[in-house]
Amino acid sequence: MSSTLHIPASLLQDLRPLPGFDEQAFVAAHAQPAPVSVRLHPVKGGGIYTDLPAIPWCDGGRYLPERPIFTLDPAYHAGAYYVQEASSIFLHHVLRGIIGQRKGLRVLDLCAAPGGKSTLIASLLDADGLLVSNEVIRTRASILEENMLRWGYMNTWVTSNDPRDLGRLTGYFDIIVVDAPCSGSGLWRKDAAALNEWSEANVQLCAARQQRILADVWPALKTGGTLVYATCSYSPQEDEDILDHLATELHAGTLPIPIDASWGIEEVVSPLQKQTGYRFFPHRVRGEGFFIAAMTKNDDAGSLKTADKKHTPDKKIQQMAGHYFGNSDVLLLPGKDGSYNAIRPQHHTDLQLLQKAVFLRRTGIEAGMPSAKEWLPAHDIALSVDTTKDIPHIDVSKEQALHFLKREEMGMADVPKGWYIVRYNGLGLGWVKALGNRMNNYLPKHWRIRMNIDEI
Ligand SMILES: C[S@@+](CC[C@H](N)C(=O)[O-])C[C@H]1O[C@@H](n2cnc3c(N)ncnc32)[C@H](O)[C@@H]1O
Repeated sequence: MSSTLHIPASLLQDLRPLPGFDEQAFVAAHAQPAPVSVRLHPVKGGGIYTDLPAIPWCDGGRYLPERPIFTLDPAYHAGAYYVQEASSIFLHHVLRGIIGQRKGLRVLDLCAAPGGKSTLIASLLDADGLLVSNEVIRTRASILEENMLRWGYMNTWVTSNDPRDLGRLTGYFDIIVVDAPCSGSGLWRKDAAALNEWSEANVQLCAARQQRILADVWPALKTGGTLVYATCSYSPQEDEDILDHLATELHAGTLPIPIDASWGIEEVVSPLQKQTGYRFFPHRVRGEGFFIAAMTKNDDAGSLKTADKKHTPDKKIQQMAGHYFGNSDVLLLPGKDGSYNAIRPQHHTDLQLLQKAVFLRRTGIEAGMPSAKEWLPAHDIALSVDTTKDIPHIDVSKEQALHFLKREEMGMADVPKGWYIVRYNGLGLGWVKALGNRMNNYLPKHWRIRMNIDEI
């Protein structure tokens, strides 16, 4: 149970005029713990948390009665769900409306780490679509990369660039999501320490940075394309005022998002340009503070010219690793340190175009590399949803799965020699190589769980 948080008076003053704001209820909500919620993976998440209450704006969203130790759940490590705050999962509802049946969209998640929104977006795109998940801070980009690997889609790539670099991709993206760095007041129930860092001056700094980020990336959005802007701040300076700025400076116009009155989400209008946004207050919704709006680009964006230099696939490599993908539509391209990455052939032009403008950290699924005797499969293959189900595997119990995840002996005898994916409840966790008398564990060292598992 959280103790009451002392909400700064100047923030309360800013919030008083807003529709749906009830000071007493808002303060009281801050004495309650934040609800725990997850979003299920549409392919891997079947059968998990089925009996739990759904989050009304996302069919795969679930409220949990309390916070379990996720580290001790092998399904979590397999990417069966993403632990995500319920209000922010509203992006699913927003994008489902915008994407509809459209195929082959190019989507940018500009401020993507640790990957909550990116894993959500990945679940909504078809195989022709492409998601570029960007995170400017390198250390955070590696966490993003790990989470995207775990989610397992070939058409989600990771970049680590300043928004200005992505802005060079003139008129390339159909949708850009900016989940902006903000003053973070909406998350105080989850992170009380952040309250001590809050100040009016920081709100102003954040607002200026948000305007800069949006202006920098704006050229990359197509004419008629959609910008989705979100923050976890309550401050109107970072929310409604930014919509005014987008309408005034960049001539964008908001798209209405249909909402159900029972959800408790507040539709708000910006003071100057009357642009529509959606606010989440913790006394009205079962979730944290959040703000979101979708805006259309009306100006002429121009577009990039792309000359596709045809790539002749390396037949030997395609033969050695193509079978992991059922030999279906996949292009294996040289990556880092002798390894190969699998991408969809239809994304080869995108690769050439992106390579010119940004630093690509991850393109598709890492497939592994050839050695003198055999193909050494990469960890990604075990977690991907784009690989074939026919890869040799070993099904393990929860206890064995946890030993595997600790890189310990699983206590399995008589496994014929060869490479196997270790599976828990049908979900891949990583690779082992059986050598007759022992097994080598190929879980990457930094994925190893360090927690004591003796008490499970
Ligand atoms: C609210 S968080 C993103 C959360 C993420 N979208 C998710 O759902 O998991 C904002 C992100 O913006 C990044 N960021 C910070 N400064 C930035 C800047 N100047 N330009 C772009 N991104 C920035 C932060 O490192 C952080 O990862």
